[in-house]
Amino acid sequence: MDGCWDGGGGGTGRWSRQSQRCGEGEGTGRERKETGAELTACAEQAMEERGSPDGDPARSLEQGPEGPETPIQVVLRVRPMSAAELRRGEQSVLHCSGTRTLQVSPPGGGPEVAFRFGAVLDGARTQEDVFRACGVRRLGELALRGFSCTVFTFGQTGSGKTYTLTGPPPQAEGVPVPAGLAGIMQRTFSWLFDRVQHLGAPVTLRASYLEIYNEQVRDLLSLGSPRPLPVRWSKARGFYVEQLRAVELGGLEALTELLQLGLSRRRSSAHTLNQASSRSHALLTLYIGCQTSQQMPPVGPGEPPVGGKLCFVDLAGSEKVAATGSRGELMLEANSINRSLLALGHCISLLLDPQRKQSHIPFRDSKLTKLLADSLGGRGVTLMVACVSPSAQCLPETLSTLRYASRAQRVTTRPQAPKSPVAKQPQHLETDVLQLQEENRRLQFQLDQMKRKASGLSGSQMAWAQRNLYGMLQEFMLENERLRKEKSHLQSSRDLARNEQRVLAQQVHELERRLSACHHHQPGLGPAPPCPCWVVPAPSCHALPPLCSCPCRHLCPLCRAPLAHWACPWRERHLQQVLGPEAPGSRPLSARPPPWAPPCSPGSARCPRERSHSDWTQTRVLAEMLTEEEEVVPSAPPLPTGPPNTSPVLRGGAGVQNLAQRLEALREQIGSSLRRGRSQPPHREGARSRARPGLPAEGRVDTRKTAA
Ligand SMILES: Nc1ncnc2c1ncn2[C@@H]1O[C@H](COP(=O)(O)OP(=O)(O)OP(=O)(O)O)[C@@H](O)[C@H]1O
Repeated sequence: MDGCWDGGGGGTGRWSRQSQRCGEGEGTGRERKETGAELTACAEQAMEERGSPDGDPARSLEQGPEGPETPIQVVLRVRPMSAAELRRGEQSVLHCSGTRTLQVSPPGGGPEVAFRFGAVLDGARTQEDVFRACGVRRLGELALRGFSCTVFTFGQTGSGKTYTLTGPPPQAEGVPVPAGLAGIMQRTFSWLFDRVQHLGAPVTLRASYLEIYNEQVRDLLSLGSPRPLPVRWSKARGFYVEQLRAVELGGLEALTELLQLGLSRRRSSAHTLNQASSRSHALLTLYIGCQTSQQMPPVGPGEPPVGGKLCFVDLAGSEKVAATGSRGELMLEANSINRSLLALGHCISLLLDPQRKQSHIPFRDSKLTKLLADSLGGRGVTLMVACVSPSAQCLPETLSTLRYASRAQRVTTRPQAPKSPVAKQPQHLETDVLQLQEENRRLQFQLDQMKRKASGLSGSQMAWAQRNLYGMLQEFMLENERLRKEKSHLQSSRDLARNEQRVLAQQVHELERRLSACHHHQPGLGPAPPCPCWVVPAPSCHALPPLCSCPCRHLCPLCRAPLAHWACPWRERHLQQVLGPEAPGSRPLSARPPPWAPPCSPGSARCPRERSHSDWTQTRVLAEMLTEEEEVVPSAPPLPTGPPNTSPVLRGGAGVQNLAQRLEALREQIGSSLRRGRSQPPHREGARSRARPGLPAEGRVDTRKTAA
């Protein structure tokens, strides 16, 4: 069954089963015998129909700041059978049917396959035919108007790429290629210089020539021996080769010499399929500048040069190492070539997918794709010349090239000429806006894709997504906020409790003072023991150790300082009342040593039992409660363990509660004391005079305090 692969001129490629007649209404090449001149005319006409440069060069490309989408133009060239192939008796399996269709007839009578391209040129076409059919003059015109144009050849090793671009290899060094065999490049140079002469405006031409050999960029025009150059990227220039030499051209001769120099320096080797096989990809670029004052404002540092570009790329041929018999260095070169061509093919495939085109094209995968990025997916105008061998032995590689070329002609670019920064400032802004809109559209598209992906997540994937970092961060923020509130709540509770505690302590203090005064006046209780400030040196009077834990602690009648517990005659009674039945009241407190006294030695007769920890603790209880402030430790707030509405418990809460109880007890004492006190006249003087005889002779009295 026959079929036709229609890459389409800007449309999508499709497989058609029309067989024999592929769109042009023409018969196959076998049915019609056309002369070379007719074919050439047809090819040119076909190119013109597709927006050929030989018609109106800028007809479709200068419609706006961002030109319309333009497909890569593809021309197919079938070289004639080589002498070696004819010697081996190999069959030709390719036939041109019409000017745009190639018919592939597999050996052994398999189904025929047809491919359509912008132009198809068989082995009988001359170099001039090819030049004209490719419409390179149109590209030249566009380059003169500031567009960036690229011509590149592609195909299997030995398929005629270098021949198509530069003609056959020179017979000897310095011997130029005969004019009739000159390739597209020499013909374009001639045409361009001729065109420039007739322009009537000064035009500057510069040229650079580089090769990518084993993934290294080398300057073929370098003054010394070529060394690897870095490929950089900038927003203004895209990918470019740093320190690449661009030679200013005085005339056609200089350019021809420069081409010969580069060709002679380019790496090539012999293998089974080609005696002069190029081992590198070569890029010769012509920079065209029109130097009228309006068109060519001075270029500032970092700005891309204003002007057109015409770039010729001779790709190294893809090769099957088994077929070429490459070993050692040749094999390494072949691997590097194949890798970079694979990267190029991958980019082309992705560029075909409108969705992928908006996202990421891996141009950075190789030096070749970096340097062709603008030609393939950017703003350049691009022509691809696919070269094939007609031999049946090369059929697999030929089919691969044909498919590659079919895909390539569906890739589109948006050609745009660089604008003069002076003359076109408003348009420059307009371009910026358009670029931003484009970026916005691309980002929106990516966002939509992400949303689509997210909506397609399975349950477990969704659960994972919920547990991801973002979710955790949100949880932490909520937890943090909750803890902050809880901390502030705890702090205010603590402050309230402290205030309450302070007020209660003051009340206790006052009540104790009043209670103590009442006891002084009660008959039957006997005189109060002497104030220690009477019996100890004055400085010790106010340096008394912890206060009596008895809540009825009384004051020194002289200095009004609180008396220590041993001096309190009612301690035991009140201690029981306040501390409970377990209070140490087994022996009179007055008989006990003061709490700050050194502990008596164990076993001593005067020490009935060792002072226990609880003695110390209970003796100090009230004093501590009155003097110390309970503190809320500001640690990280633990999660509340109680019921949800339980208010947080302060460490000081129990203390306050005790204090309140004791205060209540004190109030009761005060009440009863007052009731009893009302019936008893005060004996203050007597108490004092009774105390004085107990004073030791050498006892000193703090006269200041007495006076007070
Ligand atoms: N159209 C043609 N007419 C006559 N000879 C040709 C034609 N095309 C190619 N040749 C010859 O075929 C041989 C291989 O061509 P060429 O070196 O151009 O192939 P290539 O594709 O560049 O190979 P490689 O990728 O290995 O460099 C050369 O000797 C060349 O002169």
